[in-house]
Formats: sequence, C-alpha cells, structure tokens
Amino acid sequence: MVVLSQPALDHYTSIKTCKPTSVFTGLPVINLRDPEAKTLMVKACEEYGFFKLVNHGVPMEFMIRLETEALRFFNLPQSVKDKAGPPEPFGYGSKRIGPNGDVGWIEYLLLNTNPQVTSLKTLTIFRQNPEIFRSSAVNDYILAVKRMAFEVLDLMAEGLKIEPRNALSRLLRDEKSDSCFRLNYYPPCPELQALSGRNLIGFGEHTDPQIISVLRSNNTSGLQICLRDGTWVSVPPDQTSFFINIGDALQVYIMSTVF
Ligand SMILES: C=C1C[C@]23C[C@@]1(O)CC[C@H]2[C@@]12CC[C@H](O)[C@@](C)(C(=O)O1)[C@H]2[C@@H]3C(=O)O
Ligand SMILES: O=C(O)CCC(=O)C(=O)O
Repeated sequence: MVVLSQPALDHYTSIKTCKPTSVFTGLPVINLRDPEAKTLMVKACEEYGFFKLVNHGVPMEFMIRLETEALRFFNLPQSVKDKAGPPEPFGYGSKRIGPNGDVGWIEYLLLNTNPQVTSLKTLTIFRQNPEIFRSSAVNDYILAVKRMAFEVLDLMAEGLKIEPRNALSRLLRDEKSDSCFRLNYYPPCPELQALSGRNLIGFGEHTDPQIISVLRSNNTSGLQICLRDGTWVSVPPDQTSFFINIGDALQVYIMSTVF
C-alpha cells in the first residue's frame, strides 16, 4: 500500500471528489440515418441539450486506432509529455484546465482541428511524438468526425428552420474555424480514491461555449450531465457511439425560439 505524505495530499486538495449519482436511463438515442433525425435532434436539444448518436458513419477502426495512439502518448514519461505543454491554448496539459484556474484529475491534449493552424506547442508534439501523428490516427479521426458533425449541423439547421441549410455546418467548414480537438485522459488514482472513498473529479462542471461538442469515450463510466431540474446524472458509457452536447451558442438560439 502507498501512503501519501501530507504535503502530497495538500497538493491535491483543490481537486474535488464526486458524489455518487444515479444512472440516466432516459437519454435520447438518435440514428443519424433516421428520416426523423432532425425532428428528434431538436426535441432532444430542447429537453436535455444532449443525445447519443448511433449509425454515425465514423469507422470503428479509426476510433480504436486513435485510442491506442492516445494511450501510447499518455503513457510516455512525464518529462516527454511536458515538452508539449503547458497549453497556450493548444498542447499538453495536466491538472490545470483552461485559463480560469480550474483544476481536475486529468491529462489532455488540446489541438486545433484545422491543419493550417499550428502553434509552436503543436509542432513540438509532432516532433516529440511522431507515432501519434505519423500513423495519421488523429487526422483520420478528426476528418471522419468532422464529416459526421457537418451532417448533424445540417440536420439541426433544418430541424430549427435555420436558413440556408448549411448555415451551421459552414461555420465548422470555414478554414478559420476555431473548432478544437481535445483528447482527455483520466489517470487512475487508487490511493487518493481509497483515502476519500470517492472518485476524483476529472473535468469539473462546465458548459461548452461552442455550437456543439462531439464526445466519445472508452467503455468507462464517469460522464455526467445536468438535467433541467439541476440534478446531475451519470451517462452510461458506449464506446461505439458518440454523444452530442449542445454548446452555449446553440442553446441560446434554441431557447430564444422556444420562449
Ligand atoms: C474549464 C474550462 C476549460 C474550457 C474553458 C472552461 O472555462 C470551460 C469550458 C472548457 C472548454 C470545453 C470545450 C473545449 O474543450 C474548450 C477548449 C472550450 O472551448 O471550452 C474547453 C476550454 C479549455 O480547455 O480552455
Ligand atoms: O472527457 C469527457 O468525457 C468530457 C469532457 C468534456 O466535457 C469536454 O471536453 O468539454
């Protein structure tokens, strides 16, 4: 058993633990090829701002390859990973999330999805970890997920009667789009879990500012969403599907059309 010294524990006091939550069984599941998809998406967005997408067309092979390469990256020695950080805003980050002082039990890579937009940090990652990029795992995955996101955004625009039909997807297609790709890794923390009896919070409570976020995870639970009544519920993991989360920008639009 590893007993952590008090200074080591103090270091983590800013990382909060997580209360047990109930599993959400009412999550809308939408088939991208369903002729009713656009109507179902709008309904899901109004009710939950969140839905699971199946039959999405992103090859499972791309998802598995990305996961393998990502694990390879996060298992590199800390000193190697640190060369690709801290994020400014792109690059490798550990525990500190974003510019507002948020912390969590998380490591991540934040990249721009536009290959034209590169930062010094991104170039360092390319140089230090050629495996993750040489295999084209990241680029293949980003491209396939973007194609799927174009379809989702076109359907949402149709469902919301926004004209022209590509009004939302063209924001993502724009070569100056600030869309980003985030690879989150939640390292195990058995000693701290044993001490607190709870799981540590990885990526704490937040909303995403964008139009939509496309989430995918491995088969591990941990993702939670907040329902309209303020209750946090746990989303059962599904490694074959994507979860679509409505960002602040689209939520404001949807809410303005409802009320
Ligand atoms: C804690 C934070 C990280 C974040 C900015 C924020 O204050 C709240 C939203 C977070 C998020 C989630 C989606 C994207 O990954 C991201 C880049 C974004 O635009 O909003 C991150 C932000 C970040 O990592 O800086
Ligand atoms: O890693 C996750 O499952 C959630 C991450 C998240 O909420 C985000 O990146 O905005």
